Amino acid sequence: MGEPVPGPSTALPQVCVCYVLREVDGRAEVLLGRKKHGLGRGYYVGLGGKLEPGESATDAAVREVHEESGLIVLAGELEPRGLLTYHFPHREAWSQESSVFVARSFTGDPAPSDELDPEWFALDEVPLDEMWDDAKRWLPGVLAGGRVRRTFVFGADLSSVVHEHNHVA
Ligand SMILES: CNc1ncnc2c1ncn2[C@@H]1O[C@H](COP(=O)(O)OP(=O)(O)OP(=O)(O)O)[C@@H](O)[C@H]1O
Repeated sequence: MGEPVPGPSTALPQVCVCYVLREVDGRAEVLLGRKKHGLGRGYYVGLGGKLEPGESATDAAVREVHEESGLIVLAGELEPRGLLTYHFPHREAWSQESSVFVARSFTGDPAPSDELDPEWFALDEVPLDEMWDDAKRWLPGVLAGGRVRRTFVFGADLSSVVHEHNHVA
């Protein structure tokens, strides 16, 4: 039996993720944390979450970075890096679309929150094997300065990518 195919142009719930970067001794690091609750619990993730009604992805990223780490980033300084579509045909409630941002400037020191305990990782030490399965396929490129527009379809195990496709810009 084939994988169920996602329906046409469904309006998916919108979420955001923001990779905060810093430089230490000329070496770039990214702020990640192991998610404590909810979707993706146990995986390392960037800071982010659901958009509130009427909220832009940029404003949501600013808010989520603050809620999850205490850091302050400015909307005008966030770099939009693309959009990821996640389909879970076996658990439609998990399907969502994530706007991706990078922040290279911030104020404050990261502090633990209810959502995660933030930790800095050198870009060549990002724990890709402890992240959602899609991350290894696009995150290194985004952290190296790239953009992404890709769809990932997850299988019946709700954790493995079974299809992916790029979108024409
Ligand atoms: C399926 N493959 C995936 N790969 C990489 N990252 C994924 C992801 N699926 C979701 N994400 C991230 O997870 C956050 C939303 O999580 P989500 O739990 O819905 O949001 P939020 O934390 O606001 O909600 P709760 O407070 O837990 O209800 C958001 O940053 C989003 O980019």
